[in-house]
Amino acid sequence: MSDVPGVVITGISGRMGQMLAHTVAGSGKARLVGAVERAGHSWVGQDLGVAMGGAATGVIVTDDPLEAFAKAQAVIDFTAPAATLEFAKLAAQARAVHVIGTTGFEPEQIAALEPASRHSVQIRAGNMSLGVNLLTKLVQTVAQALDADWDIEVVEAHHNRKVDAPSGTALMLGKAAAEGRGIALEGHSESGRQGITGARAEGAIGFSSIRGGDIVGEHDVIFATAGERLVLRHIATDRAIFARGALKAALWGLDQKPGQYDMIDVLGL
Ligand SMILES: NC(=O)c1ccc[n+]([C@@H]2O[C@H](COP(=O)([O-])OP(=O)(O)OC[C@H]3O[C@@H](n4cnc5c(N)ncnc54)[C@H](O)[C@@H]3O)[C@@H](O)[C@H]2O)c1
Ligand SMILES: O=C(O)C1=N[C@H](C(=O)O)CCC1
Repeated sequence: MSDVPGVVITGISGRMGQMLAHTVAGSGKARLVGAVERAGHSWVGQDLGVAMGGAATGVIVTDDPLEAFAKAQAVIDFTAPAATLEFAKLAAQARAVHVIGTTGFEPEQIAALEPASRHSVQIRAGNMSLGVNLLTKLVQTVAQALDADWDIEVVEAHHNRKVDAPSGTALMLGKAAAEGRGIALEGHSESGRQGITGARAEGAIGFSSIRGGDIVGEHDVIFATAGERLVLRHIATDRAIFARGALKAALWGLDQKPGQYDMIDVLGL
């Protein structure tokens, strides 16, 4: 019996699911005890290693999340909003740490995650990388220092399979800018401009999304005023940065009380 914590990965066949499987296996800090995919997926019932094109691992991909979660200390979940809402309840039942990387939630879905966090540690962030979480701090500081005549625009670019916009990261950065400026992002954001939009509202935080090819994730926060412009940029070139952050969060969560946390808490920023 190994003394490192057992982790379950949901959405195992996905881009992040597979990256997480490699990250956990190579970490020496946790062991993979379960791998979950949606019912009907061709990987369900197969050995994970074989499904990923390698040697057998002894972990059989399942579509029964509760059975998998019951064997684990932590669940790492990069799937889709509806699935994550279900997994939150099951992680709470299993008293497992729930690391949520999923993005694209509606505000009411975010609110619906809270009851589960009374029984489990829930760590959610639209971006689990160290660089982006540091960037949110910089954005907040810069926004605080500048008056509302500095327009703030967040421009993000991702691969052509991404289904949500603006990205979770862009929303994190926009929220940090709003906090720095002392306003709520809700009611002060502009996105999807097209046609005769009228002039930009002073004090608004704008969002633009680019989708193409295999872009892992790029974010610019532009502060623009008459005569000058300041641009803060993060470029992700490898999904491993998100997986490493998620594993760090899972391990950190083992020592926390039930509740809702983010990567700023995990990283102590
Ligand atoms: N927070 C971060 O750092 C970060 C980083 C990368 C991606 N993401 C987010 O993670 C999510 C997944 O991204 P991806 O690129 O891996 O997507 P993907 O489409 O490659 O993978 C998602 C996987 O989830 C599976 N899934 C969906 N519903 C399920 C269910 N009910 N049960 C089990 N599995 C289910 C799908 O079958 C798929 O394999 C997205 O929301 C993305 O924005 C977040
Ligand atoms: O590939 C994705 O999808 C990503 N999603 C997160 C987001 O929405 O910001 C993080 C970057 C990659």
